[in-house]
Amino acid sequence: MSTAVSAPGKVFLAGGYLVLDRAYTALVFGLSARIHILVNDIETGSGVELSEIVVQSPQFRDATWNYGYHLAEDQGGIQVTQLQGASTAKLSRNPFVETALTYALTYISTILPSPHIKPTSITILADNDYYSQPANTPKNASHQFIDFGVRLQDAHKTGLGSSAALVTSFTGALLSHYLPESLFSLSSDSGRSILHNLSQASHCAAQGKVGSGFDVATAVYGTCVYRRFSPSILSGLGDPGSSGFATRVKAIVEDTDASMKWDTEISKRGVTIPPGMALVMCDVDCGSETVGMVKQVLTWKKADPEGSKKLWDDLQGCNETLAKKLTAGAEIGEFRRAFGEIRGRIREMGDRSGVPIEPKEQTELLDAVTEGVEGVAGGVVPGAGGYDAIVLLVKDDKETMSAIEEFLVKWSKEKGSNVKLLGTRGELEGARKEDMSKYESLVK
Ligand SMILES: Nc1ncnc2c1ncn2[C@@H]1O[C@H](COP(=O)(O)OP(=O)(O)OP(=O)(O)O)[C@@H](O)[C@H]1O
Ligand SMILES: C[C@@](O)(CCOP(=O)(O)O)CC(=O)O
Repeated sequence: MSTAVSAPGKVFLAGGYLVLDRAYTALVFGLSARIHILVNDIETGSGVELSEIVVQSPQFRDATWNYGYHLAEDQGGIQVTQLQGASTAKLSRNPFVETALTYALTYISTILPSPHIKPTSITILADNDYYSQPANTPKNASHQFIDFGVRLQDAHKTGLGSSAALVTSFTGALLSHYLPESLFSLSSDSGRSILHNLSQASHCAAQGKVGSGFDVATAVYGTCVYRRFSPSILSGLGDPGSSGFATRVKAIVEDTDASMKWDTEISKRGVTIPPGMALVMCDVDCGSETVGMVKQVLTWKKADPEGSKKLWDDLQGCNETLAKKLTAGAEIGEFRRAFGEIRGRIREMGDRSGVPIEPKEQTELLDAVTEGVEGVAGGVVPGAGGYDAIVLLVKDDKETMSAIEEFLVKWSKEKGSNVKLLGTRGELEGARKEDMSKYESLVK
């Protein structure tokens, strides 16, 4: 038996920082760049009992992780131990895979008796756009999953939220593989809610902090207006293996604890990509320290509660205006104005907090591409901002795309920078089951 599930990466169009506070919402978009997970049963000879799950990420070197698993006593859930496997290389850990595996098997074990957790082999395939491609990649390499030829930790990420897409698709694939469709289906509301709650729990555990969760929500639901959950929901889970861990995971995932109800709000109808338009991203290939930026913005917010509230309320209003224009449709000029209003306030937040959210270089680039290319309806520096990327709303036609590419080549030459249009596009759909046959030529 085999199962394939994919989940999208994200681009955070509006509401960065504000989303940390439940008083505000964010406009988050799913991307065509997905992470795909394939799960295959491992056939064992009769009488052979194997409790092993092998995970590999074949686009990278030294990227096979072998795990043994067993049921811990006292409702402690499934505990996972990394094994040496066939390779003699030093064990490299993958905390996101290990945690997602532990949490998903723990939840599954509360539904299926553990002897039914059969050994499997799991393959991770990431769309090429998650990483800056090696310089020697032929321009016309149309292969969806290229071999990056380096170890994961040496690959240069483009910031599309690989860990959230990975944890979500991995969790969705395990649930779909091990549970009967009557108990878990990715296409039902209850299935998506189970996937969301479980993936948020394991992603936070792997990250070692409870973030806003916008990236996992986007991986599950795709493009939406997002209001975060109260962090306290995930604060009492405890460690895998600890007494009662499985019972607590089940209650969180199925949302049965009346004193700890999930309060995430997802509105799929509140935002969209207008017909005839596309959301595209440019990789600026520089990199910013997001964690430090978030800390500093929050320090400013605390030091100036009144001023920051006024600015955030204004910004929320501008973000809502943009969402309305996206759903109702608008002229290019109206979009340009809406983006302009947002960007002005973002720069003000940057000035007041001393954080380069929309740095001077990005202001110049965004202004120049909006003024210089007719089909560009505006753009922003996504998420936490900084130097990594920009996102643009553009007319979805060949002339506009070629004009943007030409513009970026000229810009990069003039500025001595390296700004490139990524192949990925905004997309509406979230996690989904895939047809296994489309990977057949790729998996041995
Ligand atoms: N293709 C992959 N194969 C295996 N593990 C992966 C893969 N992609 C991501 N991961 C896991 O996710 C981790 C990267 O997560 P991290 O949070 O640092 O980045 P990210 O989610 O891509 O960040 P950003 O939000 O900036 O895009 C890797 O160290 C690895 O554990
Ligand atoms: C600044 C923040 O609101 C968004 C960070 O977005 P990104 O990881 O830069 O896409 C922080 C968060 O929500 O985790």
